Amino acid sequence: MSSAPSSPSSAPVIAELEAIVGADKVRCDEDTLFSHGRDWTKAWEPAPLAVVFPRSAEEVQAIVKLAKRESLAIVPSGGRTGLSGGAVAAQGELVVSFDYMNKISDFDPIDRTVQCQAGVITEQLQHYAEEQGLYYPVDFASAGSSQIGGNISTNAGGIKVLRWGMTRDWVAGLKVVTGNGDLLELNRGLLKNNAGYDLRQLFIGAEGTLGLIVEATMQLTRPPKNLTAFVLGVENFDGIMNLFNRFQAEMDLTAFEFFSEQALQKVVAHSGLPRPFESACPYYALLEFEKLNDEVEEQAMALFESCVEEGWVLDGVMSQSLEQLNNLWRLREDISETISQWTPYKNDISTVISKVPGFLQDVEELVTAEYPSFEIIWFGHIGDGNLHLNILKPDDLDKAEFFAQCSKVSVAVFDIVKRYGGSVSAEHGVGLLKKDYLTYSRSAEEVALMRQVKQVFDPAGIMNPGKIFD
Ligand SMILES: O=C(O)CC[C@@H](O)C(=O)O
Ligand SMILES: [Zn+2]
Repeated sequence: MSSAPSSPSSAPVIAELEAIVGADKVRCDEDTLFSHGRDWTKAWEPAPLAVVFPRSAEEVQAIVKLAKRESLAIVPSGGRTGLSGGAVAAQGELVVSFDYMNKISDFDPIDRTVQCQAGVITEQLQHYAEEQGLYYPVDFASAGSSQIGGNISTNAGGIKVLRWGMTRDWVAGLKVVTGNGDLLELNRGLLKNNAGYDLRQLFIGAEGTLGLIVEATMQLTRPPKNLTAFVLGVENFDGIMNLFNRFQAEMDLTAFEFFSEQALQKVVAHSGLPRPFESACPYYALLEFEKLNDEVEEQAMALFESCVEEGWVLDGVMSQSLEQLNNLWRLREDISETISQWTPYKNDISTVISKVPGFLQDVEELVTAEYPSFEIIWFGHIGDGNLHLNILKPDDLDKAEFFAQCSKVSVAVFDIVKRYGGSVSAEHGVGLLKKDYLTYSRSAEEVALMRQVKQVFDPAGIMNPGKIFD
């Protein structure tokens, strides 16, 4: 463990921070610096100057103004569940944590909107929506720890994007503090607002590089009815895509995910969950839909049978209860946490759905040839064209050497991504992990414009510097 305890020269800044938020809301102890100086990527050693815990937008403004005056870099910190190093503070930065800004207020049943401070936990919002008879649809395995501010800053996706979209689609308004310390109120919950540029959108997915999100107006919707899932065993990637096209043409799916037998074996061993059915298949698809009535169920069964007849599906199971539904989902959702013990090298790549079959084939051929001795775990949101390709570190290989070898192959993977007009980061953001590869997905002109946008909102360059681009 390494940390950068505050030096005598930083003492006046710490004292000023204490004057803003109170002495108990500024921490320089090793444990807090370590826990709040990084996210779920474990590749960087955290070394922040201090961690500050504001309780209001005004306190955040005062912190930013102080940081600007002192040319002190700020790293925003939410639930720290990110996978691209967006919340890593490894260079003596000031970490601004939203742990104490976690209030939900001002629910409006007519607009179906609710105000959330940036530190509201995703699950807290989901439960709040349920209590109002409504639904917050953005969901992922880290919903118990991730915070709304972080979700918005990374435009988090998850397992229901196919039907309900990404976090961006649920942000009706934002309060942000820019790199100048100004508080902006963007869009104010309006459904229609064409009065000029929609600056709100710039802050969504900006990974804290333009300013700090302090509050959001989140849109809620009607809850889905009787969600039901199939897990279907499939021979190969072509089978998965045929299955997807057949179901998607006839039904409104709420999710379409996939994972490999290797992923399943690891989750089953780790969790003790039962396998979905006895036979082992190379891949599995998880399809979810609203079983609104018997007719929908019959339609789903008929589609399943037609896919078996086509030879696309080898075996399958349909959930008959909420408990079964949750257990089937865990087979997919527990993968990331389960494989984290192997220090995986992560890829989060995408292309448009129509190009997925060729894309998959090219990526698979490449990684099978390039990683002959590494274990490859395939899973992801295949219905969104988004694949998570995780390469597991062999126990006897040094971490740095492993990452160096994977980085070399990544360049070839990203060449394929570029050829398919895809993204090097479909949903995890760029952070520190993917910034060297940004140009595989974005043109030089686009990156130049991004830099200019940053300059406008953050002229002193203090907002999460070094993330997305240098
Ligand atoms: O760990 C990963 O590679 C993906 C994590 C997450 O986005 C998921 O879909 O489970
Ligand atoms: Zn994912």
